[in-house]
Amino acid sequence: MTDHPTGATSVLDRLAAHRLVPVVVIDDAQDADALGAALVAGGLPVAEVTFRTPAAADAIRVLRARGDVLVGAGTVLTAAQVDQAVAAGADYVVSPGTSRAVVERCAEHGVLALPGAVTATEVQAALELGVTTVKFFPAGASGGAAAVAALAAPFGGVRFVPTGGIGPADLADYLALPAVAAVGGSWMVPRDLVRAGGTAAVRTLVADAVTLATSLRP
Ligand SMILES: O=C(O)C(=O)C[C@H](O)[C@H](O)COP(=O)(O)O
Repeated sequence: MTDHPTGATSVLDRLAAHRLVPVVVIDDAQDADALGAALVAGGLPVAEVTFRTPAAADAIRVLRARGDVLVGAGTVLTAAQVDQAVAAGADYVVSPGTSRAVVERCAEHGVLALPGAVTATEVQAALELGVTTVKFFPAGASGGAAAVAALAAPFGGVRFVPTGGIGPADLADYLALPAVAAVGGSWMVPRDLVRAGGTAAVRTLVADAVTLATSLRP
């Protein structure tokens, strides 16, 4: 399956082709279909649904059922949550840190794991688990794009998905780095807007982010 004009097919290639990952905190799974429609209409059929609310698994299920959104599970802290995320149809799993249990359970399921790492030690630990793309989280609080560039120097084979404390004004610095596969953020899909059914506003935020990211392509 591909959802990008580049024809990218692997989950990681699809994420890299879109260059943006909307990080979703959803309170009611009934909002998920309209959110999916807004993402697709905005030109960014990608969603990382965080396991920060009880609605996460059901929202992932709804988005997956659409068939037109690349759906990830975020804030996955345990192997049991990996099982829940995969059962709901998540295409990939994201966690704030690097957990052997989470990464290994993802491998058992055959789904992409994007564990969090912001130091050389954490990146090296992820590499030892067979991971070559990490979520650089919390990006804003950990030195931002300069820190990603510094890590990319010794870890030439690693790609990063900076997330956390990132807004539109930060995109240029991150997307200029070849080591950055994509940039994640909740600014595209604010929780209160999703909860209020503000899908038109979400569509505009998403479309603006896509326009900006596209303008920054090398
Ligand atoms: O634990 C996880 O995997 C997370 O859910 C972390 C989130 O991706 C960030 O907290 C999003 O950061 P903002 O874009 O600043 O809202």
